[in-house]
This record gives sequence, structure tokens and C-alpha cells, in this order.
Amino acid sequence: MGAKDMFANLGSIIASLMFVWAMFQQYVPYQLQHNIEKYCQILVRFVYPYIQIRFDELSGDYDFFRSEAYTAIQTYLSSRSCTQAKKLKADIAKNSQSLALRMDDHEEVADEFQGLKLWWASGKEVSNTPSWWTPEEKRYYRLTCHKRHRELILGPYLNHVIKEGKAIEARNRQRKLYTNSDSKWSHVVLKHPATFQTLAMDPEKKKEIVEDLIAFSKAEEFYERVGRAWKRGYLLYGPPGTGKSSMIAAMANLLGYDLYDLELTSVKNNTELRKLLMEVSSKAIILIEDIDCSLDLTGQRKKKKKKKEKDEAKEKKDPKQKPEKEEKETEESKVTLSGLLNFIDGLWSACGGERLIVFTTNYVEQLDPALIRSGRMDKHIELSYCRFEAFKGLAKNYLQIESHPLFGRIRELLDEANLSPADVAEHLMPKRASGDPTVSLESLIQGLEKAKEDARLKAEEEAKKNDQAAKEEAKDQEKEVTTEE
Ligand SMILES: Nc1ncnc2c1ncn2[C@@H]1O[C@H](COP(=O)(O)OP(=O)(O)OP(=O)(O)O)[C@@H](O)[C@H]1O
Repeated sequence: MGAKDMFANLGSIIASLMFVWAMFQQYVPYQLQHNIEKYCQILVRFVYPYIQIRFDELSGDYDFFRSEAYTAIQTYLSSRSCTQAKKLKADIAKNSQSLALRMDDHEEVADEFQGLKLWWASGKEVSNTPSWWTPEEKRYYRLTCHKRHRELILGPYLNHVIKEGKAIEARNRQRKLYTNSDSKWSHVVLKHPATFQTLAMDPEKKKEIVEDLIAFSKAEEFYERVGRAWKRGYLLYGPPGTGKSSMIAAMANLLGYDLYDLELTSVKNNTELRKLLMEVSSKAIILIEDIDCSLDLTGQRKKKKKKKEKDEAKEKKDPKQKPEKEEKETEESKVTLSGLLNFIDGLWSACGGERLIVFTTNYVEQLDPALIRSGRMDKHIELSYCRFEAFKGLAKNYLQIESHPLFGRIRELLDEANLSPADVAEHLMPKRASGDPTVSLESLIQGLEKAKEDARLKAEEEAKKNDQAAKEEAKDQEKEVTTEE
């Protein structure tokens, strides 16, 4: 039979079916039609080997809300749609920072899970009776899979889809930087470009930190199993300019967390602190910078002492001058170490999850041991002066070079002089329009030589002072002996 005959037969079959269908609708009573349709559907369901699950875009009693499951599925299917669907829709989603692609209506994509094949189709229903609260079109996704795998699909597969979809959403979401004032959080979009790739530090140490953070973000089940709140404390310490703030931004960028920069000096008391912390969302980094300067923690006493010294010095210069108002307010603050520790350890920490609490300090030795004991601050990270491995990272980022004849001299000097990565980076900034790296490296060598010389002079001076003090002490002792005699 030729193709021509085949099409002719097909045409007559379709025409006959349409004729039967028209007769059926015209002559069979409505009630009987309804019953026949119902039993046909039951029969089809009986022999049809697949199950179908439908996820509507709108949920709630009056289809008022966009369904979370629908949104997560849409995000999950986005990458599959890009490779499989013929028609795509593109848009920038709310709070997102990148273009979101999804399959258009009436498209189908396949997925695989533990060796099983499944199909997702997108569809749309047009309402015959639209009203002001129900939209004209209702979209949905339909999942089709074999009946045999019902349990696997309804349990682990759908969990996987929703979880993965939400994780992608979180990664694409714009991160926010919150700051507190007047017992309220206000936020801006966090757009710090620092990442772990741009952070210059020992590669081994960096790898360890990144692995630790990723393990934490995936450890929900572990924390649940062992009965611990899903939080982790980090203490970052080191001299100024060694990259503590940059590392925190890199952490937020890596995990897609919001950053809550908690300024303890503007929190009036423990009650206000509790209120602020209760408002912190999940997937967040709570940052307390320069903890050594923050109130009672090490604490208020020291600040008072420092302030007194400062006031005394000022009074010597100008006896009429009043102490600063701002500092007075700080002194009145009543956030206490025990208050803060209560929140870190207490029940609050178990409301919501996935939170990192990060403290930074330039003077780790001055911190109260209660604050840094393990269990509270799980990981202590030291950020130190720039050594050769970290320098290589900076040179790659700033100058786009991995080797240079001057690297040998720089290596020697970095072992002998203490320069922070911030200072090294300053020398590596483009010096000339030509962008010749030699100019930057020579400037760095000069900087290192100067730092080395300064350190030598300082050491000499200190040695002299010590010598002098020892001589004076010896003299005093001699005097005491003679008076006793
Ligand atoms: N390890 C580093 N890798 C890359 N850049 C760095 C590093 N450390 C510092 N920098 C550069 O120096 C600048 C200052 O660094 P950052 O604010 O992160 O230091 P910090 O340790 O937080 O300083 P402080 O203790 O004074 O707050 C950053 O903007 C960054 O460009």
C-alpha cells in the first residue's frame, strides 16, 4: 500500500470517528453520555500503565496564591528545558539576578531519577468564567511516570525536585545586606564581588574552609539526626587588612546567604538583641565585627578604660572640651556577654536553620574564653600577613601573571617583612596605562624593603628601650642596697 492510499484510509477513519462522535453527542441522552464517558475513563485508567500528577500554578481556596511547589518545579526544570524544549520563555524573576528560562506552554521535557525515566509537560487551561479574582489562564505542570514506580516518585523523587528547585532559587536570588539601627533591620542588595577565587590565602587552608562551608550547607539531615540546631560559629582573626571582611562576603556569595551585620554598639539591651535576632531569616550569616570592641564582651570595662584615657588626654589639651556624646551612649548600652551567649546557644538558635554566626577580631588573645570555647565558635580561622602563596593568588588576580623574574626576590622579602594582603594589593593596582606588571612588582619590592627596614628600626628601638629600662632597674637596686647598708 502506497503512502497515498494510507492517507486516504486514515482520512476516512477520522471522518467516520467524527461522524460517530457527532451522532453520540446529538442522540445519546446527556446522563447516559456522562456515564459512558465515566466508565470509559475508568477502563482507560485500568489499562493505562502510567500515573499523572498535576501541579497547578495557583493554589489556595480562591486560587489566590502562587504555589511554592509550582515555582520550585519551574526552576528545577529550567536547565532541562534549555536543552530539550523547542519553545522557551525568558524573563528576569523577582529578586533574581539572572535571566530565567522556562519551557513554553504545551512543551514536554524528560527527566531521569535513579535510572527511571519521567516526563514533565507544561499546560494551560483557559477559564470560561473569569472573574476579578481568578485569572483567565491557569498554568500547570503534569508529571507522568510508570505506575510501578509510584512510591519512589511520590516520595524521594518529588522531594528531590522541590529541594533542588529551592536550592537553585536561593543561588540565583539577590543577596541582601542587613544592618541594624533603632532596633530595626534595614537592607540593601549585597553586591560584594569577593569570592573564594579572589581571596588570597594559602590554597590548602582555603580548600579546607570551602569544604567545611559546603558540608555545613548540606548537613540538614545530620543536624536533625544528632539533635543539634543547624548553625555553625566561625571566628576570624588576624591583623587589619588581612581579608576578614572579604572572606565573609565570599562566604555569602558561595552559599547564597543573606548577611546580617549586627552592630552591637547600637543595640540598647538584651531584649532588643533578642528582637533583632528573632527577625533573622534562615540561610543567613550573622556577623559581629571587631568583637573585642563590642561592649561588655571583653569588654565594656576595657572600653570605659580606653575612653577614660582618651578623655584625660583631651582634657590635658583642652580642659573645657566635653567628652563625645556618641561614646556616652555606647557606654550606657546593656548588651552583655551572657545575653549574647544565651541567644547563640539558646532556643532561638533552633528557630529556623542554616545560620552561620561569624565573629571577627584583630586581637584574639583579648577575647573572653567563654566566647570562643568550642561548640560556640566551631572553627577558628587565622588570616595572616601575606606570604608567597597568597601573593601568587593576588598576582594572578590583579596582574594576570603566574610567574615573573621578580617573584624570587618578592618571595625572600615576604618571608622577612609583614605586609597585609590589603597593602600588597595596593602595590599591585595598575600603575601605568600600559599595564606593565614589572612596574607594580617593583613598587611592591620597594614597599617590602621599607616594611623590613621599619621593622628593623623598631626592633632596635625596642631593644634600646629594654636596655635602658634594665640599666635603670639595676641602678635602683644598687641604690636600695646602699641605703640599706
Ligand atoms: N586575603 C585577601 N585577598 C584578597 N584581597 C584582600 C585580602 N585581604 C585584603 N584584601 C584587600 O584589602 C581590602 C581590605 O580587606 P578587608 O576589609 O577584607 O580586611 P579586614 O581583615 O576585614 O580588615 P579590618 O580588620 O581592618 O576590618 C579588601 O577590599 C581587599 O581588596
